[in-house]
Parts: sequence; structure tokens; C-alpha cells
Amino acid sequence: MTFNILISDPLSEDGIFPLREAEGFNIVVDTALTPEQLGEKIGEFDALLVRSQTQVTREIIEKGSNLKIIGRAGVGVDNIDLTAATERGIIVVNAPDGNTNSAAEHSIAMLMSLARNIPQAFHSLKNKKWDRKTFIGVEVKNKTLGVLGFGRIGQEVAFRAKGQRMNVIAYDPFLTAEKAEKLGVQFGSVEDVIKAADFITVHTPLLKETRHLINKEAFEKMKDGVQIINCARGGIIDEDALYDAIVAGKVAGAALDVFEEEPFVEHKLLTLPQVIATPHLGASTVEAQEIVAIDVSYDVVSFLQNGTVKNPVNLSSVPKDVLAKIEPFFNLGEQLGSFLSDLAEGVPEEVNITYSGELANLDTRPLSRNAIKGLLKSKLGESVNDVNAKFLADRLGITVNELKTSKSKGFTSLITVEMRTATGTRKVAGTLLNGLGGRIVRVDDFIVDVIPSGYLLFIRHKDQPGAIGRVGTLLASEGINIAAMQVGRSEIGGDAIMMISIDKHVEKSGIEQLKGLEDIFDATPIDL
Ligand SMILES: NC(=O)C1=CN([C@@H]2O[C@H](COP(=O)(O)OP(=O)(O)OC[C@H]3O[C@@H](n4cnc5c(N)ncnc54)[C@H](O)[C@@H]3O)[C@@H](O)[C@H]2O)C=CC1
Ligand SMILES: O=C(O)CCC(=O)C(=O)O
Repeated sequence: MTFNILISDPLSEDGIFPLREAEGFNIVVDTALTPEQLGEKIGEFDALLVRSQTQVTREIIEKGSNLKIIGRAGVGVDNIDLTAATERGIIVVNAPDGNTNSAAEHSIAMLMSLARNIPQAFHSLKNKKWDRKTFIGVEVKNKTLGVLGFGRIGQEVAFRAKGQRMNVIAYDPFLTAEKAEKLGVQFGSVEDVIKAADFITVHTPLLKETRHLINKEAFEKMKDGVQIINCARGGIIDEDALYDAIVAGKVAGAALDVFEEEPFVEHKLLTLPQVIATPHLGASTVEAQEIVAIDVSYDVVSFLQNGTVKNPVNLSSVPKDVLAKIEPFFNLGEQLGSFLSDLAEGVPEEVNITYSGELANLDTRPLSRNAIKGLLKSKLGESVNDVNAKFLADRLGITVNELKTSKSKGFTSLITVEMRTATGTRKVAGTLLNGLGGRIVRVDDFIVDVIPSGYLLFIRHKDQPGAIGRVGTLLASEGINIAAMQVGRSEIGGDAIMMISIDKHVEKSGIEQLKGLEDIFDATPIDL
């Protein structure tokens, strides 16, 4: 099998060795494609690797008829339409750790350059001026650095700033006062941070909530002479408001690595002497570029070869040790979903997936995705996958609930999938038997023991002599061999079931004949 990989932004050649070494990977590097050219070509590729320059829009994604994975060699995925990728079942992976150090070092370099006017002084000297008066700076020691966004880079910047003997106050929705104290910084709200800081540095992603986090009102609340650093994303700071605040003398200076529109050659902020800037260089080091390229390349190879990734963006990831425990249940989850989809009549309205026993203590979201995938696949076909299963269920208005209980009816772990449709509620439960693989152990309220694969026939009947024989005879007359069979009943002479493993699919006419037999209430073919 050959996989076609397109690299459309400059990636470290040393870092893409996992792709180069993988068998059957055909790699095309073309970093000069226009959006139109990319749209024309993308249909040929299984994977697209980008940095921040290529805009992977909905239009591009929709033209990617073979596209299975998009790799972002870096952190920010705001250049990729994640919704469009998820809808089409395309997994997006990034390299979240590889450039943390470089981005933090760049932020500190910008802070120090800003405080000491280094770029302006250098520029003046290059223009043959020995000017020592204009470029008087400020010390950072004992000044307060406000950090908005205390994730990987925000924290690294804070540790380095403390090395410069700065006081650090930080805000992050996931930060608490206790955690901040442990990390040696002060915790505050956004308002506390912007009011207290002499320097403010932002390290959030660009989201709806963080767009123009620093705006006109925020500037008004800041100390006079505050200095601003943005090495995260353009758009977190309102550039017009920043311009006005600098011109008004409220803000003494700004160091910007990122901009609302990139790339550009002219920018009104760069007409101000108080502004220093770099063209999105935060991650541009030999080390960072090599690591991020290695990380995404490994994920692309691993995904195309065996469907696993380390750094998914549009799928929840679980730690490796948890994955190892739940992975053996993936097939069973999909089979239970698929079984139920054949068993239940009508449009699914609500699905309850209950994990009992040992599974109840684990993060089972990937397992639920498999169950939903199985459930939707028989209706929607092969376009359903792990990435879009939950999205498609939401879009179809199916409520999916994940429930956990320690009570597992004697099984080490049990998965029960229950589905409500307009015609009623049906359920199926399964487990893994040590060394023997998956088993369906319950259908509705009947106990069974069935290997969930191949062709099955689920029959509801009255517990009467002759019912089983009539079914066997009819199947034989249709040329259908019975491989295994189980029966169960609620009480003698009451409702009963047959669960029959057969060697081929029973056609509709056969099902109708079965339903017409004496004492047979219902017959459902289940193809797994
Ligand atoms: N200039 C460059 O070349 C580079 C830029 N970046 C950018 O730096 C930023 C930070 O990256 P990482 O630290 O790796 O990400 P991260 O995910 O580790 O940290 C981001 C933090 O922002 C926080 N956050 C989210 N919403 C917030 C809000 N409303 N207010 C305050 N905090 C909020 C999150 O809780 C999280 O802790 C990203 O925008 C990333 O794209 C990253 C690498 C290089
Ligand atoms: O690829 C790059 O150089 C940009 C890195 C970046 O902005 C990120 O990782 O978020």
C-alpha cells in the first residue's frame, strides 16, 4: 500500500525522517502552492503536513477526497478548520511540546529587547548614529510580569522571568491560587493581572473567548507605561486599540511576534518607534523545528499504518497506560453498537453506554466512540470513523450518555449499550473473556453467550415444543447452515429467544417466512 504525503510548509528535513524511512510513503514537498493549487492537488494525498502558513480551509478539506490526517508541526491549529476536518472524519494532530522552550525563550528575548530598546538602538547604530540618550530603558528586576494563559509556554516564561527576579502574576482558567503558590507565582483574575503588571505577556490560544482579550477597556485599566508582549497569536490583542494606547502614551512599548493578519510587509503598528517585532519566529529554532517535525511525522506514519496517534487535536486523547487497558475492548464496543443498530427498529434517539467493573475506573471515551461508530456505521456506511462518530451522533440529534458503575454482574468488566428509539428500548451487553476474546452476554433481559462476529439471527418466540425445530427446518430449506445456537426464556412457556450463528446472511424473504412460523414473534438478522 502506498500513502501519499504532502508537506506544504517548510519543515525540518532532519525531522521528517520517520516519513522518509517508512515503507510505502511517497512524500511530496511543495511549499509554494497557492490556495487554488493546493485545492487542485489535495485530492491525491492521504496526509497533509503544515506549519502555520498553509490555511487548511473547509474548501481545501472538502477537496481532500483521500485525506485521512492533517499534521500541524507546532501548537496552534487556528489555520486548520477543525470542524470541517472532524465532520469529514479527518484526524488532526499537532506537536504540542516541541516548540515550548523556543517560544518561551523568544518571549523572554522580546521582553528584554523591549525593556532595553535593543532593536531600536541597533537600527540607529546601523544608520551610523551613536545615540545613547534616546534608548534609555528600564530594568525588569522587581517589576511585575502579568502572564495571561499559564499553559506550557506561559509557565516556562514565568520561570525564566523569576530568574530575572521579576514578580509574576498569572491568570488561566485552569490555575488556582494553591497551584500558583506551588509554582511560585501569584494568582489573579484577568483584571488583577492587567492592573498589577508592568509588563504583560499573553500565552493563550486564539479562541472566541481570547479574541481581543486585550482591548480598549483592558488598556484603560493598565498601569501607565505598561509594556506588552505577544508571542502567542495575533488577535488576542486588539491591534487598533494597541496602536491608540501607544499613541496616547498609555502603553510605553510592545513586542509582537504575531499579528492579526499574516504575512504582511507593511503594518501601521510598525510605524511606531515603541513597537518591536519579529515575523512569527517564536518556534523558529533548529531544535524546535526538528522536534515538531519528528513528532507529527511519527503520528502520521503511526496513524496511516495502524490507526494510533499520540497527539490528536480533534479527538480526546487518553494516557498510554489507560489506552493499553481499554484498547482490547475497542472491537467489542464497535460490535455491540453494530449489533444494537441491527436489533433495534427505528431512529435512535438516546444511547446509554454503561461501563461496569474495572472499566468503570478508566477514561472510556475512546471506547464510546467505537460503540457509536458501530451503531452509525450500518446506517451511514464507511464514512463513519472514530473522529466523526460523536459529531455525527450530535448532528443526528442522538443523545449519548456514558454511565459508570462498579456492579458488573460477576464480570471483570462489562459494556452495556442501550438504545432508545420511538419503538422502544433495546440493549446488549458484552465482555472480554480472558484469552477467548469478546462475548455478547446479554440481549435485552436474556442471558446469552455469543461470539460477536459473522452472521447472527435473533429470534423472539414463545417457549413451546416445536418452535426451535420449525426454525431449524426453515433455515435448512433456505440452504442456511446453523453453526451454533442458544436459547433462553423468561419462564416455562413464556417469552423466549434464540440466538443463532449461521453461515450466511438470511435474505428478507427468509426473515418474513420465519416471522410467519407458529410461535415465532420476531426474527432479526444481525451481520457483524
Ligand atoms: N509564536 C510562535 O511561533 C508560537 C506560538 N505559540 C502559541 O502560543 C500559545 C500558547 O501555547 P502553549 O503554551 O503551548 O499552549 P497551552 O495549551 O499549553 O496553553 C494555553 C493556555 O491558555 C489557557 N487559556 C485558554 N483560554 C484562556 C483565557 N480565556 N484566558 C487565559 N488563559 C486561557 C489554557 O487554559 C492553557 O493553559 C498558543 O496560542 C500557541 O499557538 C506556540 C508556539 C510557537
Ligand atoms: O510553525 C511555526 O513556526 C509557528 C509555530 C506556532 O505558532 C505554533 O506552534 O503555534
